[in-house]
Amino acid sequence: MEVLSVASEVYPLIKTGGLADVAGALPGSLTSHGVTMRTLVPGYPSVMAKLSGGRVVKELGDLFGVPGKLIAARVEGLDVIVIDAPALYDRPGNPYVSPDGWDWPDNWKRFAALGWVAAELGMGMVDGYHPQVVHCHDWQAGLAPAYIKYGPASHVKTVMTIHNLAFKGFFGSEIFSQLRLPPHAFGVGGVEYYGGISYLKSGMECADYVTTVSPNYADEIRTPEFGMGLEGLLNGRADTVTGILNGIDTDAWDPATDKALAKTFTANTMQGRAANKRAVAEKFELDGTDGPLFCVISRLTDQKGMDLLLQAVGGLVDLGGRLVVLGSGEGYLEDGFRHMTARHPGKVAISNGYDEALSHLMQGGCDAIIIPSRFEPCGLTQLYGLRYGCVPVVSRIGGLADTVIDANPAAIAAEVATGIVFDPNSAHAVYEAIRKAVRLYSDDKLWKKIQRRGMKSDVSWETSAARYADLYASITGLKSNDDPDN
Ligand SMILES: Nc1ncnc2c1ncn2[C@@H]1O[C@H](COP(=O)(O)OP(=O)(O)O[C@H]2O[C@H](CO)[C@@H](O)[C@H](O)[C@H]2O)[C@@H](O)[C@H]1O
Repeated sequence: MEVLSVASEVYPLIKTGGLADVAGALPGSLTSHGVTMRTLVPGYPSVMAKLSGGRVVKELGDLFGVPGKLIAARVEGLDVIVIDAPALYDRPGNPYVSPDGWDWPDNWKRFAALGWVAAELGMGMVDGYHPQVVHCHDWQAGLAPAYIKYGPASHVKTVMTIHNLAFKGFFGSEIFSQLRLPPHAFGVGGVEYYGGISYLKSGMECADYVTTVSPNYADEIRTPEFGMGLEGLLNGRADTVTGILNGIDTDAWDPATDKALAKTFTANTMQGRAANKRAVAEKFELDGTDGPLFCVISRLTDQKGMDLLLQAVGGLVDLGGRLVVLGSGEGYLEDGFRHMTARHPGKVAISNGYDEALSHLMQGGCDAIIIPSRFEPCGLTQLYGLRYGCVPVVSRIGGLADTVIDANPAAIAAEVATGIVFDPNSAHAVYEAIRKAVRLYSDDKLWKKIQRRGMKSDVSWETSAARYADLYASITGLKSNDDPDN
């Protein structure tokens, strides 16, 4: 079975968030299930820089008014097809915004091109390459199912995966005439959304199957509270919507071998964590290493509940805890954490920006990671936390609720607790969860048991890769190992 994965970011070529981790790990985990997955990704500067020895498989004379070509290559263990179109993708900044933080005004075109190329590849644009499934991730890939639905008859099937329903890829209707879609595609059953165009809704409407990244979030988004206006669509096709839990790349995230750690460790040699805790304290210029050290590794946004945490920081410090924050995002939240740093020097510190290696060190050295999200399709940092003995303190929401078992008396007695899960999601509940963590931490034996259990829990892709393989098999009517060309 050949599957084309379509993603605007894929680790380790380009990453701004969790989507890249998933797009990067899925192909490798599917191999043993008889699925060959190639990934289509735009040729941003960081992608082009890593590309060597690729071969041009198609010249694209007119890619929405600009020239481009498709380069197939094997890079960093991934089979990729890169859209080399400098006029669209050769820009500074991250994939979506300019260095000064504004969305690129032609994002509609940059990601229409991604969807269009994906659809054309699915429909046989390159000789000898005939994927049976085009698997689209998030709004940036959302037009591909529409191009396939409204294109020439074809057998290729489509899956749309929602990693974040909040980002809809919404543009004004004036772009429609340039999208290369027939007039009737601008309708409720197509790309139209509240008078404009939503690339995500388009994918959710036109794909053969819709998935999201945890079972709990798949249920939540069918309700008005979490559906963000798309619950009607999801309920209307409920028998073709499912939640498949994310896993993590257990090779890239392995505390026994991780080069970003000051000292590697396993569930049986957890004393090694102390050296990492010292390294984190040094890096963030904290006073000493006593007491529980909490961390945050996140976009600093309302989604992630960072405003709630800010209100609990004073309490965290009063309880004898310290907090290190790695992330950037909304200005008022960055300012808020900087203000807390000034107020509690040596006890609270923030590193603004993106630092993959530091995120590994923090997971390997901090005692707990706080994730007070308002909604969370799956969440990966709690999975990294489990794997690294950094106990997750999470809101009872989305995939966080699916992956962390709260240390309540029954779970402690049954020896199944792996973290702290709180609700409702309020500043007070965040504070209470921190208080509970501090209390549990003071019982060294119990805390270590919780850490060790987390480290031993299965956060790999194994189970979920099998579910994706089954899904591809069921929508195509093929078994994973079948290749209709042979
Ligand atoms: N400043 C920083 N420096 C270094 N690394 C940083 C960082 N800030 C964040 N990261 C990393 O970026 C990733 C974030 O992944 P998440 O799943 O937590 O959230 P995100 O909202 O991006 O993903 C969306 O897609 C994923 C994948 O499906 C879902 O799990 C999630 O719920 C959904 O919101 C993690 O690998 C984390 O370590």
